[in-house]
Amino acid sequence: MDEVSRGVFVPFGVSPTAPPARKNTTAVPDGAASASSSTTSDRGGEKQGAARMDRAEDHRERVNLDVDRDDNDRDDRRRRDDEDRSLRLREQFRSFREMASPYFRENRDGRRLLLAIVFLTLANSAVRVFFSYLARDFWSALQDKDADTFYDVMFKFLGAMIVLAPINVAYRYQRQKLAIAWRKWMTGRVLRLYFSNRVYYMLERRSSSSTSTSGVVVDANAAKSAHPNDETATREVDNPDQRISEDIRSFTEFSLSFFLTIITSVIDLVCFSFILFTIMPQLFIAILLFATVGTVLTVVIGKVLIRLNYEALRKEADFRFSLVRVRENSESIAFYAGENVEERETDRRFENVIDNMSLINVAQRNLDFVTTYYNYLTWILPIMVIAPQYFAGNVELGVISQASSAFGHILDDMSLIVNSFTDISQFSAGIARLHSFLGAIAKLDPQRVSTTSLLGLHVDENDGAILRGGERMSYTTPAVAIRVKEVDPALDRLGTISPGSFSSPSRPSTILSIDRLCLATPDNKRLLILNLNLSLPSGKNLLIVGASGSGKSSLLRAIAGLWSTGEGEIVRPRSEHVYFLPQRPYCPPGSLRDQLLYPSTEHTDDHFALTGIDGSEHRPDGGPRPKDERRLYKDWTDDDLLGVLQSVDLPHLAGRAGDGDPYRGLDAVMDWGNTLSLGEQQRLAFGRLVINRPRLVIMDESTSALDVPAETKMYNLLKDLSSGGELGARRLTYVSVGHRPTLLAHHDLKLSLGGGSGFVSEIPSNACMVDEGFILS
Ligand SMILES: Nc1ncnc2c1ncn2[C@@H]1O[C@H](COP(=O)(O)OP(=O)(O)OP(=O)(O)O)[C@@H](O)[C@H]1O
Repeated sequence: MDEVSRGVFVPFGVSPTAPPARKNTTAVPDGAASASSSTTSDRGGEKQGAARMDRAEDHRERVNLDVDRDDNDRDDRRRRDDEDRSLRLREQFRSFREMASPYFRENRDGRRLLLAIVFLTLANSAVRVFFSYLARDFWSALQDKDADTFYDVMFKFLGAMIVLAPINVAYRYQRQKLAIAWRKWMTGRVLRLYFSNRVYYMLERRSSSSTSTSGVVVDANAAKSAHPNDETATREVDNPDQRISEDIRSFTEFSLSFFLTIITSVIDLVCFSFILFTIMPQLFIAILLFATVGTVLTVVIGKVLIRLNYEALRKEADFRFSLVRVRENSESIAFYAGENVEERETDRRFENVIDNMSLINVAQRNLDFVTTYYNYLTWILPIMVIAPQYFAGNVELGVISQASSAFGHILDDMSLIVNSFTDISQFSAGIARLHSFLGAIAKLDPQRVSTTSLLGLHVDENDGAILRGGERMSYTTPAVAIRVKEVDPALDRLGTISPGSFSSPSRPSTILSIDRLCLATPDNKRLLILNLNLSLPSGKNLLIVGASGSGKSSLLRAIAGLWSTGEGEIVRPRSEHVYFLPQRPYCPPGSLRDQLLYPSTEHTDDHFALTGIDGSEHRPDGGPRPKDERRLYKDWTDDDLLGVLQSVDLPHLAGRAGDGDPYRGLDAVMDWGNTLSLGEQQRLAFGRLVINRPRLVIMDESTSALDVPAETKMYNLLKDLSSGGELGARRLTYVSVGHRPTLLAHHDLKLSLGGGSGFVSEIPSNACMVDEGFILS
């Protein structure tokens, strides 16, 4: 049996020490193999260590400090029921098939590679059988002191080794190549599904609104019928980052390894059973009984490891996440002097890890008793059975060697479960985690219906839209939900929407319309807005006011399409023409230039093309990537970008970042979110507006950290864009949420929210705001 394919690879990372595998049976002469047999657990241990190290990857922020223990217990019980189902063997097999088959169904290169590997596996097995005969002749020649036969056998050994080496190397190389290609495809596909239709956002939203430590816990029973946006549509999906980065890798590598192990085992079993049966049928029957008893005992004693390994993955990730969260919120925690709370919470999670590790250790110890006795017995059992025949002179020494080696092979094949139980238990846990993650993604995606396979995706060649059965998918929104209609940006250079969209030439063009909107919180517990109607003409800027908690930001979320619980229709330009500015701008990793350009890109689609396994270029998910609509209207030179910084009152930022050289500063990479003050970040966000040139800007207290002159400057900049002036070739309309009286002067209309209702009024040019109303000054 190939050393890599049996017991060495440790799937799904967290693992106790693997049980001693019987021996390393890489295709070498059998006599030599028995002399140099070694356990694989050491190398398994190394891999486990490496896998644990690998887990020091970053995790995204989730703010969920308070843990309600009662709710957690209830959620835990519910989750366990779910897991029980998903850990059952038949379920496991179905899950495995659903996740493994799409790659080979969709990818011809993958199928070819797999075939080549199966062929090489057969060749490997043939060589092994040949060696078993050579080994027999070798030992018999030694016993008979037959030098001619001895040298003849040695000569054949040398010849066979010349053939064997390339087969072995090619086998390993091709197998790894397939593992890489499969991982690449599967990760690309999952990323595509994860980022489609804001699935990543909905997963996180459930995460932060649930009481789970780092995941989503809701009713799985409701999942089948519920709409994706329904709060009860998913079950636990903790640590999606770990599932994408590690679980997929483990899944593809171990699946391949295990599949080849099974093939090799079956071939071995047939060949060596034949050999052993011809030498001594009693020995063959003894081995059958021995392996059956060993397997049953192992499964009974070790099955608890599957659940514990599942828990280990989750608890390790939770622990690591708590540390990442402290790192990301270090300043806030330091200001609050909240170290004790954080330490307690981190400790609690670490205790969970340790408790689970102790349970695994106990379960592993029990399993080790069985596997260790089992493996010791296999050393003497064949010799004991055959020795009387040898001493009676009925068989030669070479036959003992061959019988013993055949016994070893068969036992290895039949003891697959005994020897790989720890690996298999981790693999099973990983399958359950990955499957539930993909299931949640599918359920949360409004463009996917329940019958769509987990990884199934058909993409329009032209624009990258997701298709099903050749048909363009429409949103499967339920009867009652807020509809966001995105109007095709057939916009002229002055920002009007062309006839036939949602304005007519005779009426002033409308940039945003809201029709009979009723908006509730996602948990459907509070109605925030009732029956709101609004038609915002292009070029008229709107200020939304209202008491704290009245639903101002929620209305913006509904306009963005993030919240859809409620009724009514919102019509707005397509996403690439709308720009949302939150209070705390997001600073992506990268250079100052990246901060300014975000989320547009200077790259063409080719940037995303990756070299395929055959050297050809294709998209990471195997299909064409959707056209990135957010292209820059022109290439921004360094001087242009520095001019933008100047216009948003950040003239020295680039120079500072580049140690005096502003051009170098544009490419300086820093942790911008933690380096710039909030006011600087807000001004930088206005710079992005200049570059991205949206038609509609929606701002949620996005000047809250600026003083009044700076705020005025930013709004003057918007007005310049709004009039299609010097800075903007295309007209822009903006909507702001804010509390400051000074904001009135920068807007034409005011929407007042409160008590569930909202009404629009015109703002007189000489008005100032008092208690979110306004008076004439
Ligand atoms: N994910 C959520 N699930 C349930 N309720 C939520 C959620 N997010 C916000 N809310 C609630 O919805 C209400 C409206 O929130 P929103 O953020 O829109 O208020 P706001 O008017 O913008 O307030 P402020 O002026 O303080 O920013 C609040 O009572 C808030 O607690």
